Amino acid sequence: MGMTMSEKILAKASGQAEVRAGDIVWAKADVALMHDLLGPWLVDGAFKRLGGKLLDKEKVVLVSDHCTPPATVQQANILKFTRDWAREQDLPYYYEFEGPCHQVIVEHGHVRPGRLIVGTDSHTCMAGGLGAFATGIGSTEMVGVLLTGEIWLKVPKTTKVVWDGELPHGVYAKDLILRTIRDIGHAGATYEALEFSGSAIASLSMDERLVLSNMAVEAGAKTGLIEPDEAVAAYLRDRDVSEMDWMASDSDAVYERVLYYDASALEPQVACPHEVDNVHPISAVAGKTVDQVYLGSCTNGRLSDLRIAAHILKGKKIAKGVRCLVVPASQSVWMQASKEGLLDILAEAGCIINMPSCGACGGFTSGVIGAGEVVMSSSNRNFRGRMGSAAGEVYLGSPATAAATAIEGKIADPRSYIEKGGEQNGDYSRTRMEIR
Ligand SMILES: CC(C)[C@H](C(=O)O)[C@@H](O)C(=O)O
Ligand code: SF4
Repeated sequence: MGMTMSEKILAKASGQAEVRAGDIVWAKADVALMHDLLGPWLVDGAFKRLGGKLLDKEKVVLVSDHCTPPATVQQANILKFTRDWAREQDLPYYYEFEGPCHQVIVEHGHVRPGRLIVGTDSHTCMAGGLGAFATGIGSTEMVGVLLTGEIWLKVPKTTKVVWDGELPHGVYAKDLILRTIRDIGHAGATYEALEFSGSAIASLSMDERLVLSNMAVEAGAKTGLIEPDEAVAAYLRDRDVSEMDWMASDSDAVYERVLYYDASALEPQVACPHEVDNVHPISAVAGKTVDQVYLGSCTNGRLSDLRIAAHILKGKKIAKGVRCLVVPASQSVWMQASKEGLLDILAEAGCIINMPSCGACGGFTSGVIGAGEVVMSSSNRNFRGRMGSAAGEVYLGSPATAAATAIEGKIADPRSYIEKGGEQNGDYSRTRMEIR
């Protein structure tokens, strides 16, 4: 009987030839990720009481992203504490003001196929887009990982999600994952691994694969993985990483269930307040007036997202009365977007470009919403109060849907905008997209 990717990675991490779903294992983490809000600030007390000695600082990655730039004195204090801790522990990998931690660790080559990555943030699962087993853990659990390098985990069952066929024009990974979560439900995959496969998945760019794994936790999943391929190897080679442990599920691996979808039949999807599984096709929600559009986050603030938005907004103006916040997912995304002229296009359309941060996404710093305000967001969560007031409403959609919504001031179907844009090769949705 074969093993799934998750089983193989956890077998390796726990030094065993074979593990099965349901087994409890003690596994060695390859990366221990923390951020400012749920990192040293919370961890330090217990860490020091238990000896305060990092087992292996090379495995610790610390990112200040949630309190950046600080909007309150308390956030500034957390940020200072985090920076001081990085210095005190002599951490080789401390990043601040670079963007949300999940994007930063991918860009800096910490995420590799076959690795076990644990982090004090629920979207740590994003790293599974490169074939790692990555999962969010509590800050208390992190104390154990820092001191011993190990963590106990129950090997999850796996639900395989197969998307075959070609995504239609104007339909993206975000639409695909929202549709999947609608079916599975926001707690329907609790403590499972989601394994995404099929021809539609294989044709996705790295930027888009990360959207799927990022949102696995929105179905309750422990992790979300995609089998690594040449696209992953090329992405890592660009970051001078050659060491990779390829793990793929065996053909006779045992799955809890397998869901099959036809990508070619998909239309843009929108998650309505206040749950990520409250998903409807764009046709059912188009026309809803919005106050703010948020294009950013570790889910959908990457280069391909900004390219799509710039393509749609080029030469146009956002609707009067709408704020459109654009937040590149990292400093390097910002720089590349700037080189390509994307930020100028977006600013000329009336967008406000914020620095890479979690600030607006989680209602932490700049970009919070007031009572009665409605947002179209490219991020991953629309819980009540997520972006500020509990009396506000957050809708989730793709970056293209966000950009079209900014133009109309109402939730809008992006497909007509992309067609009107004068496409050259019929494919603005994938890696080949060029906007200039
Ligand atoms: C702050 C933290 C609790 C949180 C998470 O763990 O996901 C945040 O990053 C989010 O996206 O809601
Ligand atoms: S989901 Fe938002 S708040 Fe959470 S890590 Fe990503 S960007 Fe930050």
